[in-house]
Amino acid sequence: MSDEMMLRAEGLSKTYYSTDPPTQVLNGIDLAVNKGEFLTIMGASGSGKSTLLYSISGMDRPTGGTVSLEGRDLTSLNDNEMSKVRLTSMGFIFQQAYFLNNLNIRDNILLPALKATPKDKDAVIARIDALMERFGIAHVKTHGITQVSGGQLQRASICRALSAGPSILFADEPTGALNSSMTIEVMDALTDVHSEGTTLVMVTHDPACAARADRVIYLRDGLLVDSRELGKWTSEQATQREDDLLAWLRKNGF
Ligand SMILES: Nc1ncnc2c1ncn2[C@@H]1O[C@H](COP(=O)(O)OP(=O)(O)OP(=O)(O)O)[C@@H](O)[C@H]1O
Repeated sequence: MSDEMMLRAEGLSKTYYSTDPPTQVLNGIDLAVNKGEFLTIMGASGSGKSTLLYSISGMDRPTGGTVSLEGRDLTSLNDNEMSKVRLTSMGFIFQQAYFLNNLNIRDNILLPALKATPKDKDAVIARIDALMERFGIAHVKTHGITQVSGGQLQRASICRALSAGPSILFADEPTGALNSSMTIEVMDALTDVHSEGTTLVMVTHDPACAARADRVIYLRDGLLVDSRELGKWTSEQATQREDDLLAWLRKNGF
């Protein structure tokens, strides 16, 4: 991880005006994520974790404050410009894969990458095949999305998220729908991605997943109330890290 800034949010607020009365969810959040950092966002249900993730990744617009990615102000971009940044510089992983039923696993991964760099078809295909090999799903590339396990599907989501060579990955509860062995499978893949230098911001409820991060921040009622550095991940210290993190979470009333 370098000291160079990847993402910075200043005075970030978000109010949903679709409700009566309006729902104020983020109340002025300052956050900086370094290049190569793995940051996890935790907090009780409804504390604003997903809203924060969506607001810093341009999936949703904050109602106040600014967000910049590699020094570029995202909050001043129009919808087309923001879509382009999302497609070329950001990768997303959700609890559900959101793959198309009528395409096989490989074509589902290829689709957004070809959209991002349409002139580079051969290179894109070679990159996707290498990613599928790396994450152990090359043998299921022609399978339909209902013909693979949940862990394989999430590893395919990781391939899709990495397919356009993003600067930063955002993950919202990527293991939320998986059993414990698939959770380890997917967290091993994400830890691998991070160890190669990719910046990663992840929302999770699971302390074992959060313990893999360099840093955990804790939200309460839309405010960033605490932050804990965990340092470089080593699997040998996994239990100790998780215990320490659990003690910290309890202190925060998790
Ligand atoms: N589109 C929306 N319109 C109105 N209110 C919303 C909207 N999206 C989220 N909220 C409200 O904002 C608050 C925070 O939601 P958010 O999903 O960010 O929390 P969270 O911490 O990610 O919760 P969880 O852990 O349950 O996923 C909740 O009270 C939620 O009801």
